[in-house]
Amino acid sequence: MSMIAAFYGGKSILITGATGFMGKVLMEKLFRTSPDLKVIYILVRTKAGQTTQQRVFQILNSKLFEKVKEVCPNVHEKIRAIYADLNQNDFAISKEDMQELLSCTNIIFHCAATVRFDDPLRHAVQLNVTATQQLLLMASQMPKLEAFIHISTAFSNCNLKHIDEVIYPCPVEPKKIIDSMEWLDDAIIDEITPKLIGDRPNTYTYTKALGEMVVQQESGNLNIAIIRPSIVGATWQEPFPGWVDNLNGPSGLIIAAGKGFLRSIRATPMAVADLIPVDTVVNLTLAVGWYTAVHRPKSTLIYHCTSGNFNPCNWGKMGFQVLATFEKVPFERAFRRPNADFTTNTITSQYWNAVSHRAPAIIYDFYLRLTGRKPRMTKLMNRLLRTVSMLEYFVNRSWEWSTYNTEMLMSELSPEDQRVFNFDVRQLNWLEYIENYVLGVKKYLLKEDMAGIPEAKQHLRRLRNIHYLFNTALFLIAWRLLIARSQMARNVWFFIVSFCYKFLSYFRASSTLKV
Ligand SMILES: CCCCCCCCCCCCCCCCCCCC(=O)SCCNC(=O)CCNC(=O)[C@H](O)C(C)(C)COP(=O)(O)OP(=O)(O)OC[C@H]1O[C@@H](n2cnc3c(N)ncnc32)[C@H](O)[C@@H]1OP(=O)(O)O
Ligand SMILES: NC(=O)C1=CN([C@@H]2O[C@H](COP(=O)(O)OP(=O)(O)OC[C@H]3O[C@@H](n4cnc5c(N)ncnc54)[C@H](OP(=O)(O)O)[C@@H]3O)[C@@H](O)[C@H]2O)C=CC1
Repeated sequence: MSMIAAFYGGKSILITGATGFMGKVLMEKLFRTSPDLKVIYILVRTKAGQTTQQRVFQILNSKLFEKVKEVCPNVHEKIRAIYADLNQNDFAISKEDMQELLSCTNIIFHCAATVRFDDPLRHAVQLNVTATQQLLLMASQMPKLEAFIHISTAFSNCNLKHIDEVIYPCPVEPKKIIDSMEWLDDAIIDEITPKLIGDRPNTYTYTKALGEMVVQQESGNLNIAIIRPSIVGATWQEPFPGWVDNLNGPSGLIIAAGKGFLRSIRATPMAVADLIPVDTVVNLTLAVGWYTAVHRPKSTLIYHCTSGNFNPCNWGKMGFQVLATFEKVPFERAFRRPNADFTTNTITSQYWNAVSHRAPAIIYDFYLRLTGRKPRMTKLMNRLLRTVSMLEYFVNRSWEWSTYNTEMLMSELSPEDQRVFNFDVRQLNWLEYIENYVLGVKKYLLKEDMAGIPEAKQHLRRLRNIHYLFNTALFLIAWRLLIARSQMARNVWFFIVSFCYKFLSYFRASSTLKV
């Protein structure tokens, strides 16, 4: 029997961000391995016209939770959705709900955040700093709380090459940042943002670092741990391989490449692609929750959940395997044949962006206009290129994260716990994982049926023929224009024609002689 699974039995667990990519997998794992847990409280806001109950119903009835229904048939009774909006200072939680949370919660997993790279600083601070501070205040009023697990990111200190399992101070105290957001107007905030984030690439990584400082400063007597995952990708093993439900990280770019929109990305092929499967992150998170509550370390421990130290992959290998998988399992209705490559400098990157991204989009929009349809490709391509420019920072660098605490934790687990809560990425086969990732993007993000593969391949063959015809026509037009303007070209052309004529005459003559 797993000690970790038994630990969560009978517990009341609060998860923020439970409707997110990681939060869903965390909930699923808890229900599947500890079906005798008492309750999981989740803070849920209304979104896209759905009530909190409708959102929870949709999650529990999704494919991700299929196995949970077998081991925990009464899962609906064990999940308690509480309306909350972390944009509000008191989370807009009702008094009754707050009273229940404060009096009953045993473990907190704080996953909620804004993960957008381009959020205005005010919004990122509200969600990634102020909300964390507010949750810590709530935690300090929970008499039964055994552990508070904060999910940060391995990139919170991406301005450093080597990152230890420590909290690095930011130049400006979080409290001063939080206070200034209350009276500065948006224009001033936008102006000072570059100075505040310094050599970090975006407001996301900066506010995650601030959030860690808040955890350190306002932890009081709380029993806290911080987990820093790197680039979280689709599931590796459980509940099944390849599950993913958002466009973040590599997922969106895999779609863009598979649909033929993305043809090049400025990346360093040998740079470490520090991906970490979401189920691996969740297994480590639950192990950390158990270890923090049972062993009560004297200080806040930080756990790096990364793969580069144990089983490194690189972007060249990932890109190669992604393209190889497209050959076997193409996406449907591709705009062009998938054929992407990494460029390693800005000039070639700008050239390919013009030739392979912007020009085809303009040509296609011209065709749409000619056929009386609304042009859309240029707008989509510009947004994709903006997304790519935001992600390029992470594919042109490598980092080293120390993993002493993660390795220590692994050594503390029994063999049964190492099996049930496996976060040992040394066992990960990257080629298999990446192939399953692409298949998962096709099945769970694009909702494409595997039965459509023959038609998708037929479509790609049509695109290939159109591509050849287009290139041939382009060559003939260019050659015709060249001949009209250049005597040299005409001489070459006549030489080729006369050579072909003589060869054919000789060939015909020799074949009649043989008869
Ligand atoms: C040579 C072979 C190539 C084959 C591909 C190989 C894969 C290479 C992978 C490289 C990926 C590297 C990823 C590194 C990320 C590390 C980050 C650190 C990890 C973390 O701690 S948190 C990670 C989570 N955060 C993110 O991933 C970023 C989240 N996204 C954003 O911040 C915003 O989307 C962004 C990037 C600022 C763009 O904002 P905006 O312009 O407003 O666009 P939208 O978000 O509204 O989306 C517009 C449009 O694009 C689609 N979309 C969204 N995200 C992506 C994406 N990552 N890739 C592609 N497309 C994306 C979205 O659906 C929208 O479409 P609509 O139709 O809805 O308009
Ligand atoms: N994805 C990755 O590659 C990595 C993620 N992380 C960290 O892991 C954690 C989870 O990330 P991930 O699951 O990918 O992120 P998602 O964007 O998928 O989920 C974010 C969660 O936060 C919730 N949330 C956001 N704003 C609010 C709000 N105003 N009120 C209530 N809830 C809100 C979202 O709720 P809603 O559904 O209502 O929007 C959602 O449940 C984050 O802390 C992130 O920094 C760390 C490293 C890598």
